[in-house]
Amino acid sequence: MILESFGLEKYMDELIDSTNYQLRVMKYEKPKTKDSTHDAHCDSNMLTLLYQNEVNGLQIQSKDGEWINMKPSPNSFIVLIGESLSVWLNGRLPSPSHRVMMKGNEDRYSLGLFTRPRGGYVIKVPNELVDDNNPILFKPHDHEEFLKFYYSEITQAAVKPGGYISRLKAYCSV
Ligand SMILES: O=C(O)CCC(=O)C(=O)O
Ligand SMILES: [Fe+2]
Repeated sequence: MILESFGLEKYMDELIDSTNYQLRVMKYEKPKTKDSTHDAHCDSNMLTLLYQNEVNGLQIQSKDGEWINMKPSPNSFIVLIGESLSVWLNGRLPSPSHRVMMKGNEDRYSLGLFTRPRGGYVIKVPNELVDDNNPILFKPHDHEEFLKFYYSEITQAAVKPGGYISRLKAYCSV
């Protein structure tokens, strides 16, 4: 759907062939005293699909910085755009900052399917998205090399307490 909306269907096979999938089950314990908030972040992968039990908790940050509570119906998935996809789209779609805020008396479980680019595949903005009005914003890069940088001591130290910095965009900005 995203590729179609940009007229980039021809890249579909290439992207599917260069994708790895990770399925993760996450447990968020009910808060012991007052509300508990998990770190806000943007996912650095391509796409994240989330499914949760009946306990809400996911919040998405709007452009003006407001936190919006997600209340998905029980038969729906939440789809988040990751920074890799945002970079591949030359920033045409943003990757939302999100966090989990736990309230109440019940544990929350969520299931996440994370799609990420395979090591060795070079993420490069398609030529179709670059022109005089839309200069290229990101350099071609290999996601695995980025992850090495991401987990390096330098970048860990650069993460300000309570604040999120986009390490992928810092890594490959032109
Ligand atoms: O559990 C959720 O709803 C969000 C999980 C999440 O943001 C993540 O694992 O990156
Ligand atoms: Fe996330």
